[in-house]
Amino acid sequence: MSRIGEALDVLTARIHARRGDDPETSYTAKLLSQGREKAAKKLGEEGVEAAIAGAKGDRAELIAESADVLYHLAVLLEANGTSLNAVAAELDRRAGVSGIEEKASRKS
Ligand SMILES: N=c1c2ncn([C@@H]3O[C@H](COP(=O)(O)OP(=O)(O)OP(=O)(O)O)[C@@H](O)[C@H]3O)c2ncn1[C@@H]1O[C@H](COP(=O)(O)O)[C@@H](O)[C@H]1O
Repeated sequence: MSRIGEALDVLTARIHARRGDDPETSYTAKLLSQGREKAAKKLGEEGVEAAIAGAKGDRAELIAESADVLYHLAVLLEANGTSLNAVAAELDRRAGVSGIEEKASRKS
């Protein structure tokens, strides 16, 4: 498996395992206990921070903020009863079509 695949696999399993754990000892358990709106808000905030870092050209900050985005995205997916595995399947599907075809399929 690729380096990113392995990292996201470990992250996904860890987040899923934290569901129902003590919110005092696990940030993930705390976030999941607060519901999907809170997880969505955090993802939005981290996304903006990553965008600002990228726009500034601050590579180190962009990498750190990107890790936060992926983590909070994985938590939001878990809060919605799904995971990055479903996103991987969608990316695999899109790999078989061009960007132009993908855009056209969304309009129809
Ligand atoms: N990748 C992450 C990760 N990235 C960011 N964060 C946390 O996300 C939080 C974001 O920081 P903020 O200052 O925005 O949030 P905050 O003010 O603490 O919290 P809010 O009150 O806003 O909710 C920080 O507390 C970070 O520690 C993460 N927490 C956990 N993980 C992964 O999840 C695993 C399980 O973590 P726990 O659930 O804490 O055991 C860890 O081993 C990591 O692999």
